[in-house]
Amino acid sequence: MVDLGNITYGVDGLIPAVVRCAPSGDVLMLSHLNAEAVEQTLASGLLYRYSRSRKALVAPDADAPQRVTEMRLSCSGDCLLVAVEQGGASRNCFKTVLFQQQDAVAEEQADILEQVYQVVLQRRDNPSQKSYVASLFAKGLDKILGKIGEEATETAVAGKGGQPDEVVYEVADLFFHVLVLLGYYDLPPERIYAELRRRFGLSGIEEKASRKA
Ligand SMILES: N=c1c2ncn([C@@H]3O[C@H](COP(=O)(O)OP(=O)(O)OP(=O)(O)O)[C@@H](O)[C@H]3O)c2ncn1[C@@H]1O[C@H](COP(=O)(O)O)[C@@H](O)[C@H]1O
Repeated sequence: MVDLGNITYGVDGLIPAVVRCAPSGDVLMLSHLNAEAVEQTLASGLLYRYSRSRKALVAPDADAPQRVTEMRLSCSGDCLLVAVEQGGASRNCFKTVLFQQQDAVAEEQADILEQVYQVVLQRRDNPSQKSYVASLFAKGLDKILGKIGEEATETAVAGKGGQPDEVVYEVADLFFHVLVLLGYYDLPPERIYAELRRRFGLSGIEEKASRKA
């Protein structure tokens, strides 16, 4: 779950933990754990935390322990993400929810890239005279790359222009042509999402420095 050696505790000896309900994904609370709480949690599979007001370790509630199904450490090592299931009588019934699960909304918004990508593949594999995408594939890779360069330049010009709507329009053009390039190489958007997730929390300056080492 978590490599203890990679945890960076704050000056107060604590690490913040975002606690989510495993079944629903809802964010339940922001907890803090000290080293003992982390160790007890990993050893027992039940969530131990540290109370900053009481300045003491808080053991799981015997009647309603929170069973940890997943515990992840941010790339920077200074934040935990903990997924829990409610045990005991009030199983899966939490009293407080900080944030309702927003993933469904996020997925719906992100999904348009996947949807356009699927149309791109369809046009690539079933070309028609009426299809702009098919016309790009017919002209070949250099044409697709040229459009990306063109749209990137237009995005930069829009960025300079001070008109947010123009930026949106040009970035949409750029994203679309990038999707055509991804289609050329059979690379679904998920491959890009995965790479961004891999980099998430990794400082760009640190990452660059590590390349030289
Ligand atoms: N999202 C887009 C999209 N965004 C921009 N464009 C087109 O990209 C082109 C870029 O604009 P330009 O002014 O640079 O075009 P242009 O000067 O005609 O281009 P070139 O002559 O330089 O190649 C325009 O023709 C836009 O209509 C798009 N074309 C298609 N899509 C999506 O792709 C799907 C399939 O499209 P078709 O293949 O045309 O059916 C559509 O349903 C949409 O979802």
